[in-house]
Amino acid sequence: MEPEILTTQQTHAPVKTIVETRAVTRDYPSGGGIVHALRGIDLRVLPGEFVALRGRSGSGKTTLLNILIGLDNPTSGEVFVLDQKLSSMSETERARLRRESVGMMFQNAHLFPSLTAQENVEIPLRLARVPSRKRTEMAQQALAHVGLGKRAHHRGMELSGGEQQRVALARALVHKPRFIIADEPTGNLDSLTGRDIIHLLRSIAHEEHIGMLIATHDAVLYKAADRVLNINDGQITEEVK
Ligand SMILES: Nc1ncnc2c1ncn2[C@@H]1O[C@H](COP(=O)(O)OP(=O)(O)OP(=O)(O)O)[C@@H](O)[C@H]1O
Repeated sequence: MEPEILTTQQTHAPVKTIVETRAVTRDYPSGGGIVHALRGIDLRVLPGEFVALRGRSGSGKTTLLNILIGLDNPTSGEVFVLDQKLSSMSETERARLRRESVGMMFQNAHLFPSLTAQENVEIPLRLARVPSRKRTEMAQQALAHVGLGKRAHHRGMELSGGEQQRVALARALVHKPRFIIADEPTGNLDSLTGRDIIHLLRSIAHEEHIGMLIATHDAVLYKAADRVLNINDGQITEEVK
């Protein structure tokens, strides 16, 4: 049977926006008071846009990213992912949307060190019960896409930091997501390797019409981004480039 991941409308139907928020707030109760972590966020990422999110520690980045992928709920306001209103979806539907349409990257590649690059990339496909032959083919394609076709059988622990982050990118891309969210993907890399990853992310966003939102402190990434959003004390302003 064809796996669900390859057959849904959700994965392939054209969409107007990858992610959109309307007047999103998030309050946390804290020490008898309330922290207003997000204070009326309106943002939009379109297909193929490579957008940087810049903000100091405590500005609300993690809170926002979690809300955008439906791992947390806003206190008020609405979030739409691929034109679908998250608040109208069940937990199961949100989990499916994440599994099928969202790819994630972090500061650390989080590879299994004793598994090969290929095996690491196959993990999301295993979770989606993609049959073995198809899994191998999709993982090989994703690794080739990030320039690591020849490293497929190297174990995580045998790869450099930049190669590990490329494997993490291949793993984020392997199920052909529409939306990639990344939190400091170049934070642990030297500047040259970081630059490579940034240009790779950017060209993939543009070529494959994937919307990318990258939380970062990396000035090279601000330069490469189509747009830079500044988040400060739970509010967003767009930088004029
Ligand atoms: N579970 C929570 N309970 C109470 N306050 C919280 C909670 N999570 C976050 N906050 C507060 O909300 C604000 C935003 O936090 P958030 O983690 O989103 O910031 P950030 O920009 O991701 O910071 P960093 O870059 O350090 O990860 C901060 O003032 C933080 O202390």
